[in-house]
Amino acid sequence: MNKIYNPKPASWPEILERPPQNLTNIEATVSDIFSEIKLKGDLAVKKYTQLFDGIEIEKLMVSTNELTTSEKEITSDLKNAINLAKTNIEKFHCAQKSEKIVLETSEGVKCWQEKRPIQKVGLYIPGGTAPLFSTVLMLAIPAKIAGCEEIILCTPPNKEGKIEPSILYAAKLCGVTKIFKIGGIQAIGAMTFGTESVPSVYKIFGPGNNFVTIAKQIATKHGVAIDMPAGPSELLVFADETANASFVASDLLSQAEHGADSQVILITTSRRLLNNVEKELQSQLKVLPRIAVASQSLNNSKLILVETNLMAINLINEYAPEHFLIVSNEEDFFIENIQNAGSVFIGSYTPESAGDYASGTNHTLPTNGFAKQYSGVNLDSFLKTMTFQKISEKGIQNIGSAIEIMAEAEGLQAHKNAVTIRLESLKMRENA
Ligand SMILES: NC(=O)c1ccc[n+]([C@@H]2O[C@H](COP(=O)([O-])OP(=O)(O)OC[C@H]3O[C@@H](n4cnc5c(N)ncnc54)[C@H](O)[C@@H]3O)[C@@H](O)[C@H]2O)c1
Ligand SMILES: N[C@H](CO)Cc1c[nH]c[nH+]1
Ligand SMILES: [Zn+2]
Repeated sequence: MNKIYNPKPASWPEILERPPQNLTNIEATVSDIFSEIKLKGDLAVKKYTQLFDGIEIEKLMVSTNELTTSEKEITSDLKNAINLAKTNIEKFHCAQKSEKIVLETSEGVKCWQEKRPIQKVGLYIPGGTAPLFSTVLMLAIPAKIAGCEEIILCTPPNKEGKIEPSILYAAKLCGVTKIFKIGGIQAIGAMTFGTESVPSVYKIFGPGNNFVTIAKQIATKHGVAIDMPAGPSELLVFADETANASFVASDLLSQAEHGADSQVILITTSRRLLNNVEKELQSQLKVLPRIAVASQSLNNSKLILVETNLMAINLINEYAPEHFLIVSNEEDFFIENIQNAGSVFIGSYTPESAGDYASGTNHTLPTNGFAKQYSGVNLDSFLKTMTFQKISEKGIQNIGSAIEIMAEAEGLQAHKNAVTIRLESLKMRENA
């Protein structure tokens, strides 16, 4: 792991760089695959599933029989754990419902704002290196609460052409309408254009590798909305001398094990803590089943010593981590001053894994610095806000002449006329 001591601001951009990613040709590959899916539908989807996932799939949609079997294939302990997580995620996302806003802006001019669900949504569940059934909960639960009518799900098949039972169980439990054995670029293409088997959707959600993330970005050029660019997982921990080094190391490793391209960072004001975390990382890493992935990720990662909390928070806001964990006896300073982070975890007993699974917050979050301008998935991600207005005779008399003057100043006579014609008719009625 790279150790950096008291970096000068001029070196920050280099220090805070994300791991280099080989993105060459991905855009061109996505465009080619998209064109083929648009033209040939299921046939193209099956061709690329064979190519990238190494499996020939006859029926892309998961059958009712497969769904029923999945229920028998998972333990009751796992079912109970999923139920606890579901309850907390539901509670937190239900609490995000907001009231309709109704206002009389001028006498007789009533304006209001209401939310409506996005009718057709597509959820992408990563399945390459680990079957992330927890992501099903994070996406399908708010989609259901929002009232989305069609909730479809795509996830890559394994080498036997099957989907992990836990993904199927969670999908059924959360009310997903159709599930497809499709991963990567071909999944995003199918949900964008629609095929014989897969309905097209209005918005695509979910994390994934670079192929998925770039395909989602290109899907937006074809009229589909996306949640956000959610790529390789990241964690930044700020910890001071009061932190427990073994806890901090366990948190860093929890995100390092996601992928070789994940990045974890410790920023600290304590040299002793930095050295202890480094030792702990080595000993905890040795016994991890995903040691190969986690150690590659640690090569991208950094332990940074800074002189002050102020310097730390400036660095953190510049980096804009997906997850930010604060372990400090001055936690309020960091809570008040954090501007850019996907989700914030506070204190020694708040491991990042809690948010990944069961505390109730959403784990689909902006990575790669996008926390500067994007929010993580939440209930509003599945809703559109619509405005309404109703103007009475009195109302149009109150604001009509302002509209006429403004329309005239913009040179838009027809806009002005739409008001004038009404004001004149009211005047004629009054004079009759
Ligand atoms: N930011 C978040 O909220 C969040 C949450 C969970 C996971 N993640 C991230 O999601 C990612 C999951 O990645 P994954 O790979 O395990 O699963 P994935 O499902 O995203 O990708 C697997 C698919 O990639 C495609 N693919 C593989 N090699 C290809 C190639 N050479 N050309 C074209 N397509 C190819 C295949 O079709 C395969 O089905 C990880 O990076 C993880 O960190 C992020
Ligand atoms: N940490 C991931 C988001 O970056 C989400 C996840 C799913 N399962 C475990 N972790
Ligand atoms: Zn995780």
